[in-house]
Amino acid sequence: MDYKIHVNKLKLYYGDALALKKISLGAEKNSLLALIGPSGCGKSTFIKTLNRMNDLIANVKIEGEVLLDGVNIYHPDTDVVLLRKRVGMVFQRPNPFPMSIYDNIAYGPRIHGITKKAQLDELVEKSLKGAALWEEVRDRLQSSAMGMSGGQQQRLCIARLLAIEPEVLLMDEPCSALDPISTMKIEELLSELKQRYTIVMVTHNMQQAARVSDYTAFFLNGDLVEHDQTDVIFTRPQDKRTEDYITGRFG
Ligand SMILES: Nc1ncnc2c1ncn2[C@@H]1O[C@H](COP(=O)(O)OP(=O)(O)OP(=O)(O)O)[C@@H](O)[C@H]1O
Repeated sequence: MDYKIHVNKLKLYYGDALALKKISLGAEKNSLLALIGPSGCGKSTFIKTLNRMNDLIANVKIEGEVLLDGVNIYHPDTDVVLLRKRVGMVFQRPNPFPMSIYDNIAYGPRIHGITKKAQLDELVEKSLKGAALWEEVRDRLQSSAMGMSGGQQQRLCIARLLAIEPEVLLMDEPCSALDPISTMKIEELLSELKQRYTIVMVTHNMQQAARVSDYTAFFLNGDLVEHDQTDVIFTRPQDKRTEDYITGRFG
């Protein structure tokens, strides 16, 4: 299989508590992998290991490997800033910067040294189109992002990520703060984006996992119970615990 990300025997401790128990899991290139499981099973912890967001937490110890294109991101020589450019993240709640729509998108490219207006204009348009937001905001690029709806703000955050030309998109419950229509728009967007990016997404919504993902991984108590094509997980899971979870018998 052509894995963009390959996690190999990954363990993560918060102090003495083992939160991820030797997880091995791959994310195929240009596909969407959904992470499901009950609250506290380690989904957020896992997704954050994929661009080393846990490095920011004291007392975290990590063993094992996370290979991005075959190279371990936990190698001491890793440039973490570059890693987070290649593997970007969208959070549960949209978190636009308190500045204009335009400046939200141009922020990352400017940091990475792009200053020419024509080049920035082009990137802003391309990113907003990529996040299916261009038509809604093209006439008010200089307005504050804080005046947008929650769903628009979340697509803005996705556009902001696309502007720095990542390879992998990590999404931690990107629709949990959104209404059903905004959720539908994000799901449509994800279906498009996964043609070009590798996406790993945490979701509590099993219908959502079934609708948009190609692969699903079921976590329980820090363990990976089962990982397979989404239709297999939802129609003929191999493990009784997966079946119990997806049929709502626990969790
Ligand atoms: N910063 C932290 N320090 C100590 N323990 C933590 C920390 N973050 C998470 N944990 C613990 O690690 C375990 C996994 O938590 P995590 O947030 O990854 O689960 P989750 O599956 O994403 O849950 P939810 O669906 O509720 O967001 C939990 O027992 C949690 O209490």
